[in-house]
Amino acid sequence: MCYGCGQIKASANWHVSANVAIPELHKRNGRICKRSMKRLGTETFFLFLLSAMAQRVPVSDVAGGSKRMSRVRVAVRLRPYMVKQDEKEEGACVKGLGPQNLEIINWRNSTETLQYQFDVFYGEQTTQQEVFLTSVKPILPHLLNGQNASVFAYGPTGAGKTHTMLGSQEQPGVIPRAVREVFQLVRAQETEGDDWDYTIGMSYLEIYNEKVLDLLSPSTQDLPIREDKDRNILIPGLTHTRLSSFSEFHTHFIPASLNRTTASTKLNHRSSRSHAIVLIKVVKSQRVAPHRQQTGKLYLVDLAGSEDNRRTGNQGLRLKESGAINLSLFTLSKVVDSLNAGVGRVPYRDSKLTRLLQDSLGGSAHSVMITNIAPEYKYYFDTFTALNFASKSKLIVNRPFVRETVSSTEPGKRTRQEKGCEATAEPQKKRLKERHREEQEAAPGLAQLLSPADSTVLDRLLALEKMMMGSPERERLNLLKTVAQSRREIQKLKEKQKELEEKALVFNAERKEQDQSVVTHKNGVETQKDTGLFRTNLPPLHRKQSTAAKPKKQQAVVTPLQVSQVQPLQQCAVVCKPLLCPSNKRKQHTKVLEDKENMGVGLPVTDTDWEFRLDTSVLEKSRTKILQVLNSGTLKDLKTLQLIGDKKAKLILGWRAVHGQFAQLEDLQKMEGITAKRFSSFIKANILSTIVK
Ligand SMILES: Nc1ncnc2c1ncn2[C@@H]1O[C@H](COP(=O)(O)OP(=O)(O)OP(=O)(O)O)[C@@H](O)[C@H]1O
Repeated sequence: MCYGCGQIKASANWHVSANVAIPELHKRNGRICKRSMKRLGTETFFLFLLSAMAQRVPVSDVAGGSKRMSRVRVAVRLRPYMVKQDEKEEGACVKGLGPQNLEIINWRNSTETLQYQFDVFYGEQTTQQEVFLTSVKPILPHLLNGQNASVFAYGPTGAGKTHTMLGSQEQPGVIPRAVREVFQLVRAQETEGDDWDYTIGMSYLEIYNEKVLDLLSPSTQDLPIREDKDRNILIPGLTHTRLSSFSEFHTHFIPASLNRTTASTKLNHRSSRSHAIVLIKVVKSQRVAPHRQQTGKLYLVDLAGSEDNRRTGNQGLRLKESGAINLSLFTLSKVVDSLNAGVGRVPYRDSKLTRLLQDSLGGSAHSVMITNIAPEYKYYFDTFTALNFASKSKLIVNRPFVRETVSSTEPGKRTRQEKGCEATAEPQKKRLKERHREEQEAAPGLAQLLSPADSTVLDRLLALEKMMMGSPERERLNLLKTVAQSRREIQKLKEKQKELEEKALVFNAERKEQDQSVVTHKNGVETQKDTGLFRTNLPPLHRKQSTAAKPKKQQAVVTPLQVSQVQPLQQCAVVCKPLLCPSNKRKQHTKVLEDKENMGVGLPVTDTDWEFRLDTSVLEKSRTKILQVLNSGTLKDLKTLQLIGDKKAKLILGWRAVHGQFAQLEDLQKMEGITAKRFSSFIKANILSTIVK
């Protein structure tokens, strides 16, 4: 029976998770039963979706079914474990399970793992040769048939993208191997003696701070990106060098690679600060009429790594670069979401990177994505994000087609495509601008979606998960609004609490002064030490009885109590303390007053002090009441608790569904995102508020 809606299991249209904490859920039209969300609570539901994402078996390669479709092939490569990257000696958090599978610790519950399946998984021992032979070589022959192909390395900074794509002299990576293979394929065709001529050329560019820069003819000029009427992406002004041999490629490629912007960060001493794209163009021209011409392009892309600036230690220019890198990678993620959701408008134009990769994702290229990951724990969240991105990318289907023109010109003369697209781009300018504007309006910026640097890990993950799940834009915005609303509420409550504490402080100080003046007026022999402190701790009734002050003076003392009635902390301190243990409490109170005076305003000496000033029975009663709400409250009830907004309330419901009731209030700290500090604020705010009630 479906856990969400109670429907009886009938067909295969079900999701059964391997995760024991996740019940069976019913699926309708490929979507998971909506009621599950309500029943499971947000946390478990997310867990469920992640496990669904992680364990989804890839659909059979559509390329086999239809010649016109080719699914993006996704490989994951795990870099060898590096001791120097693991200062805390925590070991690895990722483990390979087989040629296609791997698992990673579940951040929500360290006793569980999340398992993923990809087209191929390359373990730490995999050689450059193996990666090339199994993932890249098979797509290269398409280039000679006028089709496009692309290989791109994705992953967090320091995970091995440049190693995979560029490699080193001893271990050359995908780029040199692929170019050599293209030359070999062409040579093989030429020796077969077909009636085609082949030319091979290269361009090399980097996208640095959202600028397209030519690496073969370095300059600071930002090159424009254009699209012709056949949706070919072109970059007018970009150097295109004709190559006659592989060694010629080398002579251009090596010095140009040194032009690429790299810098040292905390996570990688030679970190790529830009996305680098090598473009190899194979033009195949028929020698005889009708002089057909086919053009195949190979994009070899080494993406810059996603960066968490709290760990990279980036500042100044590095921070700006990082912002541009993260923004373009975020747009890449949005593009993948849109493609998976099948929405008409895909935001390719939101970044230069996606604009250039337009053909590789949802376009006409045969694409391979190599996701590089690092095993060390400090990369955990980056790895988790990269795996989810890879997981959703494997659902993208491209539609390769042959780019062929029948040229009226003799072979060897340049076609319009080879010359660039200035002529064709102009009429489309207006349309493109409009589309660009529409897309920008529809899509929220990174700043809106990703929490700022001070956001909690939980917020960040929830936001990421939401993005990973390819949710529609509106749903995503709603979540963000809810999160923003909860933050505002928490902020307001904090301010209110602070304000009340300030008032109480002023009140105490005033009353102390007044007490002194009352006593002095009544009995000039009594010292300040004997009377002031003790009297300050007495409830108004005691004071009235014991001092028998004149009505005028009494009024002066009693009036501020109107303040203390709305200030439970101070009211309780006044009522309970002298009755419990006068001498100790007196010392404590002196300290509180001194500290408050020193600080001017604010909290008591420590955040736990307030508890000692309450009567134990009152404290216990309040705690029981809060525990009751936590264990049996509905979403609405939970939201009546202080510092619990919609999101936290849902997390609590999720927790209850998985783990049962909270044995004690302290168990709240077992939930993700509830730190000891947050817990103590929660307890304080709620106990005080139950006392007021
Ligand atoms: N498969 C591997 N085998 C051996 N060493 C590797 C492997 N992958 C990566 N490395 C090493 O790890 C370090 C970081 O790798 P690399 O510079 O390729 O990361 P990156 O993902 O390109 O980082 P960034 O995004 O910051 O440029 C390098 O010293 C590299 O030699």
